[in-house]
Amino acid sequence: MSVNKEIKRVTTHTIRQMKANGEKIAMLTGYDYSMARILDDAGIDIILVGDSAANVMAGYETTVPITLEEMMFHAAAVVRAAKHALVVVDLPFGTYQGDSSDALKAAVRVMKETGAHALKVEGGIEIQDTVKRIVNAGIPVMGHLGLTPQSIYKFGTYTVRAKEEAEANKLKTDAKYLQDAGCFGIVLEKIPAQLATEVTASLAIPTIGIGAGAGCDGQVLVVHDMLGLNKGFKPKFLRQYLNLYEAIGEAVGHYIRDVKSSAFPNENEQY
Ligand SMILES: Nc1nc(=O)c2c([nH]1)NC[C@@H]1CN(c3ccc(C(=O)N[C@@H](CCC(=O)O)C(=O)O)cc3)CN21
Ligand SMILES: CC(C)C(=O)C(=O)O
Ligand SMILES: [Mg+2]
Repeated sequence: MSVNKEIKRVTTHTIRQMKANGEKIAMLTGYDYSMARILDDAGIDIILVGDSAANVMAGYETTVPITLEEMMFHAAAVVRAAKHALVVVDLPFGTYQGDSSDALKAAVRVMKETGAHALKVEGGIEIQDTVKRIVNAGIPVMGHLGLTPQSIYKFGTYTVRAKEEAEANKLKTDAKYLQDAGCFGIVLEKIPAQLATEVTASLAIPTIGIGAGAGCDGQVLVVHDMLGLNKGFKPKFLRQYLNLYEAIGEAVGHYIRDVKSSAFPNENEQY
C-alpha cells in the first residue's frame, strides 16, 4: 500500500462523490511517463490513456489500428507517474466488441499487467453484457457515447452526433443501460449541449464531456490538443491553452543554431 499519506488517490468513488457534491471533474489524456507526471503534479483528477494515442503518439488517421499491447505500454508508463490521479485506459477497437469472455480477458490483462485503475469502452446497449461481465469481475468501467471514434467507418464523419431525435433517444437509453450495467461514469463526445445536460441530470453517475457543453459533470480534452502540440487540429470544442508546437520549434531552432555556430557547448558545459 501507499506510504505517502499526503497524496490522496482519486478513486471511482471520489468521482461519483464529486458529482453528488457538484464539484466538476477535470480529465486529460496522457500516454507517457513525463507528461503524466506533469498532469498528476498539477492536480488533474483523471488521466485517460486514450486510444487517441493511435493519432497523437503513432500518427494513425483513426483510433482503429492501435493494439492492446500498444495501449498497455502507454498505460503502464502513465501508472508509474500517477500518484494522485485515477488512471483510466481505453480498451482498443476489436478487444471487446465481440465475445464477452474475450473482452474480460483483455480487461484483466490491462488491469494485471499495467496497474491501471479503470477501463473505458465505447457503445451502449450493444456492449451491455460485456460491461456487466467486466464490472462483475471487479473492474471499474467508464462508458463512452455520442461520437465514438472506434466506429468512424460506420459514421463516415467526425461531425456532431445525436442531433436527430431517434439518435438522441437511443443515447438517453444507452446512458441508462450503462449506468444499470455498473459504469462509474460516461464520456459524452460531440453531442448537443442540451442533450448532454439532460442526460447528465438523468444519471447518478458523472458525465465527462468533450464537445458536449458545460452541463456535463466534468470535461476531457486530448492533452496534445490543449497544449497546442497538435498543429492544425482546431475543432470548435477545443480550447488551446498553449502553443507548444511553436515554443518547442523555437527552442529546437535555437539549439540547431547554437550547434552549427559552435555556441553550444560552452566551457561550463563540458568536462
Ligand atoms: N488529437 C485528438 N483529439 C481528439 O479530440 C480525439 C482524437 N485525437 N482521437 C480520437 C477522438 C476523435 N475525435 C475527434 C476527431 C475529429 C474531430 C474533427 O475533425 N472535428 C472537426 C471536423 C468535424 C466534421 O467533419 O464535421 C471539427 O471542426 O469539429 C473531432 C474530434 C476526438 N478524439
Ligand atoms: C477523447 C477521449 C474521450 C478519448 O476517448 C481518447 O482520447 O481516446
Ligand atoms: Mg478513446
